[in-house]
Amino acid sequence: MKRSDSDFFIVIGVFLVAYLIATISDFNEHWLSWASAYSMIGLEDLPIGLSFLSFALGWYAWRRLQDASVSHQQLSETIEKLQTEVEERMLAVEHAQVLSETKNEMLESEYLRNKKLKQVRMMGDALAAAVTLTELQEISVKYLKNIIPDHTVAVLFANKSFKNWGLAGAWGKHKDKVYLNVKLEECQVLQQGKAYIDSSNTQNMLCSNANLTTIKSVACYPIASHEMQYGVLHIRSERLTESLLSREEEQRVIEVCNTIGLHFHNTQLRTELSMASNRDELTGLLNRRGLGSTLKREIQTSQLQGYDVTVAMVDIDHFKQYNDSFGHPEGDKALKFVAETLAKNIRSRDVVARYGGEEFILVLPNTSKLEAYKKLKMLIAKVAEDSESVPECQRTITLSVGIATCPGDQKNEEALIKSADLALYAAKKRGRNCVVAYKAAASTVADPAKVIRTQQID
Ligand SMILES: Nc1nc2c(ncn2[C@@H]2O[C@H](COP(=O)(O)OP(=O)(O)OP(=O)(O)O)[C@@H](O)[C@H]2O)c(=O)[nH]1
Repeated sequence: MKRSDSDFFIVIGVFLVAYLIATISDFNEHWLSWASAYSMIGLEDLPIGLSFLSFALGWYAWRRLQDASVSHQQLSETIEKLQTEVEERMLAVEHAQVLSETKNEMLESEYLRNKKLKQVRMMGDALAAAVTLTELQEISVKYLKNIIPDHTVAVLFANKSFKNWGLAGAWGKHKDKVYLNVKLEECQVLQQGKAYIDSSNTQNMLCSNANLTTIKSVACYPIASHEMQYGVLHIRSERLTESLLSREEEQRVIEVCNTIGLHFHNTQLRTELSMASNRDELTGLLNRRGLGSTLKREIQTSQLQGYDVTVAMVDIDHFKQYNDSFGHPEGDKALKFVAETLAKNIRSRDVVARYGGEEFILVLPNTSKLEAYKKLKMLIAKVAEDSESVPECQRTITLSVGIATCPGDQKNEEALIKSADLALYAAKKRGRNCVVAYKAAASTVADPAKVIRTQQID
């Protein structure tokens, strides 16, 4: 209803109420008596005038009151509106804050995620460049530390025989409580070749790394490839938690472990291949190819350290006759016997190689010519003596040996071997079963054996 309409009804209502009151209270009578009283003093119109005035004043007051109530209402509405607006704005600010915090959190987690992905890529490159299994272990530990920095983690790798998995690195709050070794029989990951995640029952586990009273949750992942278990990644927590890693983190860890496993597999294959190509099949000793790099390295080291390295060329005497008499298989057995006897009776840093046929080479670092001479005489005697009693040998086996020393006789590996060969030739000429040392002058004369013979050390 419009305001003018309500005013109209209010006026009519007031009039009716006034009329009713006037009727009930005999107002007419009073009015007539007031009118006659005032007419006596010449103011007969005053009551009616006053009535109109009071009515007008009443009307005016009523209107003001109404106006005031309307303004009050409008003011309340405006205040309410403003309050709503303020509340809405505050909500908007709060929302914006939450959004900005979420955005910051997202940016931070995105930054960390990218950082970890970068580490994964860098680890892949470093692993690809590694040559040995030891290098692979070191690289894996270094990068895994950056990829899983927020937990207690231990990385264990297999030893050569794949019987023990030893600790290669550990980090995090409880790293000191990690056991150094894990055996196949106590590790479900190694046995089954798949991840093991436990957040409740670790105290009943076989693994000594997990059944500590303080450990409540573990997550272990295999580092494997082609069914070979190269290592275990062990993550632990003192908290009982559904999952130590988020789904994304776990996926990343599994991929990283697979990558490390693959590199271990490739490197192991490479090592085996290179070992095979450097080894003599019959005796298991280094072959001529394997000897080349070893001798070169030993000569370089001896030059740096300033000591002698002596090379001995060893040849079985009358081996053709041995083969002819007892057959090639028996000849093989005798070759193996000589190889084993030589290998067993030298120092760990000495090297013995099969140079070809019935010829062997010994590399003796930090050994003078005289020391080598004595050593080789002892070896000849040992082979001869043992060959008389072992079933692998059909008769006494004697050896002839030529020795040459670096840097006294020669300074590079080829020349050194050639000199030892010349000395061996002299030993054969001398009647076999003996050691002859090379003398520099021998290589320049027609019959070096004659010169060398005069230089033999007896
Ligand atoms: N059973 C066997 N014999 C081999 C092997 N490699 C080389 N031989 C033999 O070794 C013999 C070497 O003979 P020679 O070079 O004539 O020398 P030798 O008979 O030992 O005579 P000297 O060296 O002068 O004492 C040959 O009969 C080869 O067949 C091998 O792997 N197994």
